[in-house]
Amino acid sequence: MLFAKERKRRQSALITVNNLSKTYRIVRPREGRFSALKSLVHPEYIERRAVDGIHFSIKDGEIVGYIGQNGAGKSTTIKMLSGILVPTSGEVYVDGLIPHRDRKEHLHNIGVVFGQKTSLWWDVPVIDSLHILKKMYRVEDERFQKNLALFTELLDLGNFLNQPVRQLSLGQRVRADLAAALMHDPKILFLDEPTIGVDVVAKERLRKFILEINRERGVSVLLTTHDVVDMEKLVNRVIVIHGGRLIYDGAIHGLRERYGRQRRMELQFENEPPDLTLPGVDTERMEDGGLAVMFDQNAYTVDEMLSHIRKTGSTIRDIIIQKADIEQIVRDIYQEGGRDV
Ligand SMILES: Nc1ncnc2c1ncn2[C@@H]1O[C@H](COP(=O)(O)OP(=O)(O)OP(=O)(O)O)[C@@H](O)[C@H]1O
Repeated sequence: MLFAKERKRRQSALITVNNLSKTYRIVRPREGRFSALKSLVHPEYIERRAVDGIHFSIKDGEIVGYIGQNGAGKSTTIKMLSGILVPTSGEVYVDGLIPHRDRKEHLHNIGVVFGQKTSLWWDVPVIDSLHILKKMYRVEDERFQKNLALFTELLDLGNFLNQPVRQLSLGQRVRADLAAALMHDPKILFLDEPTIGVDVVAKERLRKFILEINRERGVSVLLTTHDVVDMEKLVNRVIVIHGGRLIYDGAIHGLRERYGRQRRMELQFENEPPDLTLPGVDTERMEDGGLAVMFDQNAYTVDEMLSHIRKTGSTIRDIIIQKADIEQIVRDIYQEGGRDV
């Protein structure tokens, strides 16, 4: 009875993360002569908190972007969610299971792709790797053939199914990895930088595939990426992590509202563009002779900015006002480490 209740609590969302932390113990680097030898003989340890008390939950069928700059703690989180790493403290449940403890059952629920590292056998033709996985996951023949046909078509694997992984281009390798990760029909896909280093055409194919798998099969996706186009095209919701702490969890458009306060106004003048010196305002002469004015919308309204410009005696001929795009916003968050959170 208690167990059923507990299981229900854990399954209230597909993924539940409560106050999750991971601290690595690393050897303290030393300086000076024979430092490497000293560290080897008498290692001194320091602790590095890679993930620091994060909370979030993910519902069935969601595609969520998990973003943060290098070293923010994204891969460490994914590794805890996939059961590769044991958390230092806190709770993590994926479909009611504790990933590192219920590993066997959990592995049937998830597919994992690390963009920078293949999980396929290096010297073995792709198709043989897929057959090995079929055996490991006990995928029935019919299911396997159906999936193979579908993934071969959607990911265009036909040309290189018989080639060993070491001979594949990066884009081909990631496509093969995606097929491998989905062969056993997992409910959840963890993608760690799946499009990194992949050319534009291959990226587009990967994105289409991820969307299709989500829509047609209801696979939930947690995706880490530095690619702004991935974010705009794939996810509605983003979780931002900085220094191991969660600094934003919400809709992409909310990210724009909270952080995207920067406005860029591009102006053309009848006469010479004015010299504008206002606190917190940047200006830039454009190649076409116009003036770009950048300001925080909380500091100046567009109206106020225009009246400042008119006071200089210049006559405005044309004007374009731009909002910050996601790329700018992410850059700002990374630079400032988040605010108001
Ligand atoms: N095995 C490890 N041992 C010690 N420290 C580690 C280990 N793995 C990661 N770290 C440290 O933990 C912090 C978080 O690393 P993590 O790889 O999770 O970041 P990330 O957000 O995935 O970064 P990236 O975008 O560069 O992949 C970093 O300071 C990193 O140096």
